Amino acid sequence: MTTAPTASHYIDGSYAEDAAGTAIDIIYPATGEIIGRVHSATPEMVERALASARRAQPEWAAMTGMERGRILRRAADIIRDRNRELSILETYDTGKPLQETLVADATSGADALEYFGGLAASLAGEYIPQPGGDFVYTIRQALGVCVGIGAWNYPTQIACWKAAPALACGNTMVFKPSETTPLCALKIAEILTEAGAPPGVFNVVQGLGDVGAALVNDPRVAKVSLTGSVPTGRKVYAAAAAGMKHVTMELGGKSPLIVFDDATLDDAVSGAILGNFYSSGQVCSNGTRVFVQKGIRDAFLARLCERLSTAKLGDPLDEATNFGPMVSEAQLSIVKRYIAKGIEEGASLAYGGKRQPGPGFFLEPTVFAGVTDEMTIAREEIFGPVLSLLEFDDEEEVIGRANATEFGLAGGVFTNDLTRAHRVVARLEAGTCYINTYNLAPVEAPFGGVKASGVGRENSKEAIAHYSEVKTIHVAMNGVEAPF
Ligand SMILES: NC(=O)c1ccc[n+]([C@@H]2O[C@H](COP(=O)([O-])OP(=O)(O)OC[C@H]3O[C@@H](n4cnc5c(N)ncnc54)[C@H](O)[C@@H]3O)[C@@H](O)[C@H]2O)c1
Repeated sequence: MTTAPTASHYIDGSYAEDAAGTAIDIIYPATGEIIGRVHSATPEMVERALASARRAQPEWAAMTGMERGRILRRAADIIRDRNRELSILETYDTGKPLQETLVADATSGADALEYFGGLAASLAGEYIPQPGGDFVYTIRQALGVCVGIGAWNYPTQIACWKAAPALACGNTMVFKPSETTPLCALKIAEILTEAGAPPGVFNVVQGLGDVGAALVNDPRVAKVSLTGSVPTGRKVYAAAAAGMKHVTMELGGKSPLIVFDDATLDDAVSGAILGNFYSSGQVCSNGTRVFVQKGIRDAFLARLCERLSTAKLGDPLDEATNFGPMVSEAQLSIVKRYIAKGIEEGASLAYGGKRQPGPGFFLEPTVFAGVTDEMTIAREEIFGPVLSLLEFDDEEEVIGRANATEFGLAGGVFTNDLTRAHRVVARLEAGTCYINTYNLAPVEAPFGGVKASGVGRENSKEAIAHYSEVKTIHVAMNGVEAPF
């Protein structure tokens, strides 16, 4: 299989290249080898992409929801048919194990296209009766050209989670993948064309933050949806505000996972593993502050370390591997600095912590015990396989500590006390909460953060409100009276 893309960008229904743009090497995280190269979009490429999206939008919006939906659902079918090929590409792009990408990436993208494709035909307004037979009706209209900007941890999923609701509502999109993972979104663009999307409906341009900023600042753009870090979110939100644009901000987190001493131990350990080490810890909603009640703390830590010792690090293309490398040398260095900081500030390294010798950006799953709330590793998003174990005594105390953060993406609780579970999640300041499970994100359920973790929701019917606008129409049936 060849991983090098046909060309850097996808504009107006076909691949486009402009070698004048700065070269960006595509590096396979498992070996550190350069497996391809794209060029950052020049201003001409950005202009072509935006002009194409602008041109295509009225006709795309004028199609019925049934017609648009059929194209999206066809794209979902193509993705499912090519799941293995797309999963291998996702593995080359991100380094995530094939065992994982086969079930969590292209499949999740297909789910989004299928779900929003199904909803497209039923996006309707309301009829509101008024006195004397007058009435008001509302229609739901597309916003226009939307910009999607992605992070590197889920390049296929992020492209689809943004494209599917945007396109279902009659918008067109220019999508900029992360410069670290430029491959997968191009395939989604290609597949949408194959499924029947007219040229310009979904365009992809490559580049760093400057290309993202050029898209966000363009007056033709009505909406910006970003998946990225909080600092980038602040910049993009501010730029969008200057143009009074709609935004969806899917940002970072430092989520709490609370384990009470009546929890089923192995379920809680499974939750902590899913919430810290899946995708080598590079998941925004991870529950990286694991608060464990004192009575269960020793047993929890022992069982966690025992199970981590069975993790299989190695070649991500080997389907037996279940723990891959970090996405890049740069991200690995950031995480290593946090590990050093944890040790320096007095946390006790209970498991892992070392880079694997050999090529690639492999870091062992890492557990810190004895972590306190003030430590850097308990306050900042690390975005790597580093779990911080904190102890607590009682419910009231742990809720206060769990909420003492600027982030609010997710939160979880493990307990067999039914009423306590619901009482605790009701008070967690988080957009998504889990009871006796962790890190699920099915397309039918809203996903997004509160506080600094974001604005708006992706997935579910909620996303429709973020990609469309309601127009209100007043109709008089009995003539018009005026004072003079
Ligand atoms: N909440 C979610 O759904 C979610 C999902 C995945 C990742 N994330 C977050 O993403 C972060 C990791 O990803 P990352 O390192 O790629 O994030 P990042 O913020 O560095 O970059 C995100 C994207 O924004 C672009 N960008 C950077 N500066 C910009 C600017 N000024 N204007 C426009 N675009 C700009 C980048 O090129 C990239 O495509 C973590 O914080 C993680 O929590 C959040």
